[in-house]
Amino acid sequence: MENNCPKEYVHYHAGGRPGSRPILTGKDAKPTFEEIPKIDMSPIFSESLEERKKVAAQVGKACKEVGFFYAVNHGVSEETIQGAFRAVENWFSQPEEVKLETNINQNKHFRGYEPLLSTQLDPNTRGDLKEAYMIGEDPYDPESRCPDDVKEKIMKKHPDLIPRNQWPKIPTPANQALRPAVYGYYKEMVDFARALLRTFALALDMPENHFDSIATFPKCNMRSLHYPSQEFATDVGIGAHTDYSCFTLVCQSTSCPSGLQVLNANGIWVNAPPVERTFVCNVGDFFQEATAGRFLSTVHRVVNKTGSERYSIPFFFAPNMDAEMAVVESCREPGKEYQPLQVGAYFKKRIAAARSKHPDGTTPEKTRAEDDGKLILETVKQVAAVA
Ligand SMILES: O=C(O)CCC(=O)C(=O)O
Ligand SMILES: [Fe+2]
Repeated sequence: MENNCPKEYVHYHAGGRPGSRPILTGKDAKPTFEEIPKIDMSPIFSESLEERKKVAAQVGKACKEVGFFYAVNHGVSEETIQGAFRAVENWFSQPEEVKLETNINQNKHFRGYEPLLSTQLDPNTRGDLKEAYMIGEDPYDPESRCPDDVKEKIMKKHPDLIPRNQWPKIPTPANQALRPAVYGYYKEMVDFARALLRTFALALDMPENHFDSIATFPKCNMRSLHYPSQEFATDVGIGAHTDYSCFTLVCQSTSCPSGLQVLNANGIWVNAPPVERTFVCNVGDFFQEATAGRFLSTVHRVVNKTGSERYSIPFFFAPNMDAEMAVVESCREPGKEYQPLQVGAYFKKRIAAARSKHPDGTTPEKTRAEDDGKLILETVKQVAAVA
């Protein structure tokens, strides 16, 4: 009798938990994607609702079938993007002790510098071969453009939840160039992401402004990343994972020919190389939950065996910290009950599960996290830094 058991599996972390997928080939292979679709986004800025709906239909199809697409003609200025990459590359080239002024472990909300190998998504590796610098929404930074009423509300109601960025203060030229360049890019990304949120609403057959009220001061994390070329066969830039935010927009520097890979249903890694003047957009776990699984949060990883240094800037978007988001009506099954998602509580739980080292300096043996009512125990260095 023929043995149909697949021999090989791909291992990953999805939704904060370890998982695996069999590699299916030949007659066992299922229909699945083999490339990442490219979508011309320029119609999202069109005056015509019909045009906006057409592009939303393409976005909806990609989110349902792949969970990833390239956003072409996104409208974010090339000059701003190149300025951000230049500043980030110069900043990473500084000595470690200069970068460690903003050590991520001294910040409650994990903003700042994360050294090489300090996270480990794949336990079979020596750690993720990348270093990172993270910023996000900070109502005290004027560049963050926090509306006055929101600022007053969050300062009164949630003072302990207010995230603060860590900007370098040592007056090196690279330190001084970082903030204006990175914030210039961040601001344009917030605007594009808000426009995209309206496209997602249309893609889900909801009114275009459906999500507007929960994105007045969205929770955004932007992580500048540097991946040296891998030295060992077992190295990985960032191990296989899903993102936990609503959606991610990744800008990849074209200086490195490849790196990002997306896992299809047959356990095959599909390349998502840099394509000039595009972002790679992917659905995160939060959006997958909010759409009751209609939109897919797809596993991906970064492998850099090119011999070149790789740089990328993922921008992770989520609704306001104090928002509550009901499961989108058009995605619900009749008669089934759905709990609304509390943005603040959701992220607190995911960040707690994902971080091995707490800002108070302790490194617990195990990190415990409540997930969907089940207590999961995860070995500390296993799950990491994915926003
Ligand atoms: O560097 C990239 O292209 C993607 C990084 C990524 O997947 C992440 O930071 O979650
Ligand atoms: Fe990711």
